[in-house]
Amino acid sequence: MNVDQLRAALPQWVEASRKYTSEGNVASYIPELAKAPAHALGATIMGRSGEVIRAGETDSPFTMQSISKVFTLLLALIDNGEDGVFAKVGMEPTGDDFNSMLKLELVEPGKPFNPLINAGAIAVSSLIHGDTPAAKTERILSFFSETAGGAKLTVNEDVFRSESATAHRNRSLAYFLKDNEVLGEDIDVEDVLQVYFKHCSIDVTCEQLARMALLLAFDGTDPLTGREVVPRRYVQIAKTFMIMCGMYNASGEFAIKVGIPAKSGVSGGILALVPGEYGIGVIGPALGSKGNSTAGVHLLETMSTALDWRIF
Ligand SMILES: NC(=O)CC[C@H](N)C(=O)O
Repeated sequence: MNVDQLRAALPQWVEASRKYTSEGNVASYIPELAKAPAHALGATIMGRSGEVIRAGETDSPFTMQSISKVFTLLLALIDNGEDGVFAKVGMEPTGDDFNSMLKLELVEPGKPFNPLINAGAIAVSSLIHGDTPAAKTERILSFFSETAGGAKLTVNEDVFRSESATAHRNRSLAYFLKDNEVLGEDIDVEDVLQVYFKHCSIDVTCEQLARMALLLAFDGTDPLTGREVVPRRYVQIAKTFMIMCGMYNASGEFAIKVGIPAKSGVSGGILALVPGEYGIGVIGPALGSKGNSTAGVHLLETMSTALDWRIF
């Protein structure tokens, strides 16, 4: 299938996948997210010259939520190197829910298993350089904007406040990390949480997500400018985590059925990439029991099957 055929097929695939929105529910544990349209579905695919193929509801921004964890991981690697990051988070999938605290208590030394579960991403937030939470957030925003090809990304303050006011479980995780000394003595738990909630609340469109994914598809060197934005090794680490745990504890099924690196968020967004070819941004706010967009996953499976995208 060539690009013109893909352009012609995408609207039909989106409409065929839309019915799977009825199998999911919009996240409501962050009250502001509950306002999202339950039956929306949209996808943007971007190629190496920035050409865009899109279908469905791709225009409204949505918050990155857990998708942001991939990019804070990259920034933490840039700031601290591999040893610095892996001193605080592990390299293994958990098989537990993304916000589980089970293993923080059960498995010594109480280090989060990986940077894409909430506990791991909170630990990663503490590694971002900057003197204050505001300075760290500014650095995150400017780095994310750079990965999005210079788009000016901002924090959705309503979603930030909504999450911050209701994040009892994330607070528990963070205090557990403090007690386990993953967050050191000099680190203020509320400061770290503020950085974490802010980066989860960064607004993006499908096209911006596709642009960010395109950078990963080209190993950190922007195919539109030829500039290295992230060292290849760090992108390699991020993509490995995306395959192992990017879709939470449905990552195995996703790897078998769809077979490309991806990361989802509870807003219903999914960032996915086809190495050396495409960056993809999908939004479908209705989530299945494991926290992934039901229609979004179905749409990606359809595309991957038709275009033979599976990397394995
Ligand atoms: N899975 C997600 O997208 C989780 C992100 C969300 N901000 C949370 O911490 O719960």
